[in-house]
Amino acid sequence: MKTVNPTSTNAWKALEAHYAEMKNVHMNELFSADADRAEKFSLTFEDIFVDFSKNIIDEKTFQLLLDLAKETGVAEGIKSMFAGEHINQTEDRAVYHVALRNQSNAPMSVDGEDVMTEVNHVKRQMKEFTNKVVSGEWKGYTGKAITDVVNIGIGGSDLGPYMVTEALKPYKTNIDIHFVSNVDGTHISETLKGLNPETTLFIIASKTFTTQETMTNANSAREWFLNAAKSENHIMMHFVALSTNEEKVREFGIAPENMFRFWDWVGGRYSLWSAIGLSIACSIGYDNYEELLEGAHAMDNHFKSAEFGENLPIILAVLGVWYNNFFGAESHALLPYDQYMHRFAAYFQQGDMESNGKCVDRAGNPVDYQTGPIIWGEPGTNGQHAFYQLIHQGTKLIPADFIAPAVSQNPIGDHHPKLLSNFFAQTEALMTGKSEETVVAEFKAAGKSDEEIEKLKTFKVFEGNRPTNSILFKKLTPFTLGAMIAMYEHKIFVQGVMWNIFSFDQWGVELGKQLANKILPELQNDDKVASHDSSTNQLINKYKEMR
Ligand SMILES: O=P(O)(O)OC[C@H]1O[C@@H](O)[C@H](O)[C@@H](O)[C@@H]1O
Repeated sequence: MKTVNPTSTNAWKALEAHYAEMKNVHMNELFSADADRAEKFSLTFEDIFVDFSKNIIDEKTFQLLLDLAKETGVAEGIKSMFAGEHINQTEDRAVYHVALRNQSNAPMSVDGEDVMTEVNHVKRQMKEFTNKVVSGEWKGYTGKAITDVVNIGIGGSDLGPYMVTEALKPYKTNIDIHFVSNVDGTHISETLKGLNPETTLFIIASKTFTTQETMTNANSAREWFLNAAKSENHIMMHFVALSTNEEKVREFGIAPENMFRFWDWVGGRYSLWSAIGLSIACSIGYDNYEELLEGAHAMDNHFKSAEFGENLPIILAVLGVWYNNFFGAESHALLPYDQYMHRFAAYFQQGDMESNGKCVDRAGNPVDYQTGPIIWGEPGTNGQHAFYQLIHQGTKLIPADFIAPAVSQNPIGDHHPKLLSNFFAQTEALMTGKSEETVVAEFKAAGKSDEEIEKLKTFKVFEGNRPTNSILFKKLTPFTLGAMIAMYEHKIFVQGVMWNIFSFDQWGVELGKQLANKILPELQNDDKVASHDSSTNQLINKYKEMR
């Protein structure tokens, strides 16, 4: 992939000049000036409708942003990814999660070798296993069917499956699914309470099979199981592994036939499409898991082929760049108006921040512009009663994606119209705001005195002009969810290309791990430590005193 400093492009320079024109423009003016604006800045993909008209852009902005994507090599980047090139250069790996959901089965190769045979082999293995577990054919050591599956993993080996199984609960099979990620003993202890070793199956999900948290939890699960089952021969009925590391899986005592493989070209945070999705398949059934892949595949095809101006991931990406690099926005909120999507923002915190939280460009030089934003969010309407104050009236610009289904999976009473009325009202309020004149008129109508009005009016003014994307979809089906996840994945990729950074490594997580490995033995005795800085020494010694 070519290395282009985005700030050196013509489009960037033009955008800087254009920003000076746009920074004081109010979206209200843009809407008044163009009756077709909403339609012009909206797109439909399958059952997903995206309205991005409530952004501080005009046609020129949009064009310049797309030009920036072109000049920074987004088209070449997309080609390189789909061609299986080693675009994860610092780890010398391809980035090929798109092959995992290549439902068309057209050949896809890495290093000259078609990967589809292996991909399909593992998928068949997953299907067979899932069907056996769900149907009750897979038996535990006392001959009973499995009722509970516990996925033990962290980061990419947890967040995706957890988010998806929560989002797709209406499709749940008879299997109850649990997730253990934190090395805090509370997580596994609380999860195992109430589970029966005879009917519980553990999925140990770890790309490397060396991750401290996962291996610690896996060993505790093994101990808990053996405490009841007594014989190690029973492990094979209750433990399976999802990994790229066959040797470590064997060392742990999991039989090769109980291992579901994936490959180094699957990034951890892009791995729910691989064997890491086994917990999803057990939770929603294999056919629904395939539907999830179908949705992602459809989005891949759209991403590969749609013109930049009609390409959802590219549009979301360039809008993000506009606020991040020109307006100085530091964060981006994901606000699903769907309780089932309550882990969506948490999932994309890893997806986005681990991918684009980088300060060195692809040539190895420090960047002198902003890269990945802080991603955060909670489901609506809870967020409204918590942090929306700051979005409406704070000093920070927070672009936000509002995401909601038109059809609820739980259509009781008027809950859903109420939920969606909030979605529509919030995006409207964030854009239009409330002028001083309106505030004064409202006060007058309520009979307030001039003195009172003078005292209070500024507090009640809303500037508005807060940008939002509205993502409205028909229903939260596996297909639609798959498409939306892929849409955001590709958005992140496009932004990484535009910022000229490597989005598929994560060296920033290593230092803390290294130091923790050094500190752990120091915690295993009562000696005072003096080998760190004075604050760290003090904390460790305090801990030893307090424990
Ligand atoms: O699947 P593994 O190898 O246990 O790794 C889990 C996680 O480990 C973290 O250290 C990485 O930052 C994540 O990207 C990764 O998903």
